Amino acid sequence: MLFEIELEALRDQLDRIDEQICVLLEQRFEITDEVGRLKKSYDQPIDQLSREAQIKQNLTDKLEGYKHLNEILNLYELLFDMSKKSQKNV
Ligand SMILES: O=C(O)C(=O)C[C@]1(C(=O)O)C=C[C@@H](O)C=C1
Repeated sequence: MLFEIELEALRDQLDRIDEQICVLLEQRFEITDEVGRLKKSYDQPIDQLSREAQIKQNLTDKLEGYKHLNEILNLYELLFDMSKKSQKNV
């Protein structure tokens, strides 16, 4: 019983965090789509690998000491892939 109570409390925390993550992710995709429209109108390539490397370096600097930095960086790889896929459809 204690297990169920503790599990539910932790899952409630996760649900609240997920809501915030989703709001921010939606905002990020809105902006990357906007970047995609800008690139399209100026006939510029979607892929900007130097910018991706810069974002990851910024994160590595800012999140120094984070236990899950590698997981966060891996998530960013996925985000870049997703935002580039979405930019192809703007
Ligand atoms: O900064 C850009 O040029 C973007 O299109 C945004 C973004 C990103 O998701 O942050 C996406 C694709 C690029 O390769 C680099 C970065």
